Amino acid sequence: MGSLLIKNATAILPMTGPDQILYNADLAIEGKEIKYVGNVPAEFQPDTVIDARGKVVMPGLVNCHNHAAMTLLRSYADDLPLMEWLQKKIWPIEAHLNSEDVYWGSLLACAEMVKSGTTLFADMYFEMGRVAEAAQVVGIRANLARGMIGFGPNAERAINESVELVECWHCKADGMVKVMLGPHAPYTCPPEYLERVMKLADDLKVGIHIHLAETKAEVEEIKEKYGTTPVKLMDQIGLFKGRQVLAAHCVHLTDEEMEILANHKVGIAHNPESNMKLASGVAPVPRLLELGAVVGLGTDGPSSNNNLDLMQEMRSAALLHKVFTMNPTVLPAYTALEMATVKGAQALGYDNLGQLQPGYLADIILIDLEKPHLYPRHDLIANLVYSATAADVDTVIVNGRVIMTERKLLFVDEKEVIERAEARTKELLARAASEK
Ligand SMILES: CSC[C@H]1O[C@@H](n2cnc3c(O)ncnc32)[C@H](O)[C@@H]1O
Ligand SMILES: [Zn+2]
Repeated sequence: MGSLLIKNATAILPMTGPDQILYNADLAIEGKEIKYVGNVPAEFQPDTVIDARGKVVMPGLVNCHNHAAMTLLRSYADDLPLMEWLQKKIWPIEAHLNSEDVYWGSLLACAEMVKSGTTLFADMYFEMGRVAEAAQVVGIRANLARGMIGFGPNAERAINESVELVECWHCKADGMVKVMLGPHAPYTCPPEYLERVMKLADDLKVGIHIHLAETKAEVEEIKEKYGTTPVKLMDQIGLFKGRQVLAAHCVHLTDEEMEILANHKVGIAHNPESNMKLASGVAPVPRLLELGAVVGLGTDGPSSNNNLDLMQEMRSAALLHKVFTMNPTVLPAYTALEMATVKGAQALGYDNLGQLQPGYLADIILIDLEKPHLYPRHDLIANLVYSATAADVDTVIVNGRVIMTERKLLFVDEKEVIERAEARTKELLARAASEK
């Protein structure tokens, strides 16, 4: 394992507190971990040196909820509510997806994510071994769950494939891939199925990734079927007890439910842009944060967002909650950055990621500040959240390895990925038309 010195950074933002910014500082990496932050002793002899003059060095961004291969379905179905979008458009075409489609769609997603500063993503989809391969090729860290629908012909298959995914990939690829179980949602997974999934998660010692309380329609359906709300139903069956749970959306919550999620330290993936686009609602994030809940940021899939850009998602989160509460002090810029880094890492169960500290995993991005829209610099944090864009991400390091430099992906041919993903999309549509 090599060593790397990032020197002369205009600023280092360790994400250990809003006032903790180091100016004209250095950072050293040895192997996959951060060794020094701020001052690096003269005896440290790096294999590689990166000059970060004019750049800010900060933790890589964490995308807490995605369906990466849905890049192939970007702009395929828009401007619909969730259930109509899923039932009439998405599920019918997903029935024709094959493993090659998922591989190239995921490669395209990984390229897009790295180019916008993401170093770790949580994904729930099908053919997840192929998603792991794509992540490994690009060099991005991944937290993967095989999506499980708990009724119909594929319910058993989803369980078997989840076990296989854990056996093949959990903590593999130099620790860069982790696996969770992925029961899709309370409205697609009845309690008896969820109880099997919980037992399996405990036997395999992995966490659970689920969609939860996304729409009013979901809450009404669950109330009608089970006489209680989705979060309370999950609490009653013991989902949150003694295991890592990542719950995507959590839009429609009562005060009591917010306390349940906060007290159990459930990782909440807030997806403001998907929630806006599908008109699902506005998650009560400011109140959840007041209660101490662990809230990270996600894009959701590229077919409901329609991009995988966490720089935009940070800005959207900060702006949405200000206008929704009619209070500009709500969700300040630093809080949005925390959700995209350290809180996101915690939501996925990492306690050594998302901050720049000695001993932490070296997932780091360099943002080029020498741009007209990033001057003047009254407030670096405000500039990063309100003014910076994906195109300002210059260098990306994951697990101590540089995977993008000067915006060039080092381990994948971007043009080939675009061409192959486009070809898979055309084939998918043709296959769907002929199999009708
Ligand atoms: C069973 S694999 C995952 C499954 O989830 C679908 N999906 C994509 N976005 C959403 C969303 O916002 N809510 C619920 N389900 C969603 C995806 O198309 C796959 O079928
Ligand atoms: Zn989703």
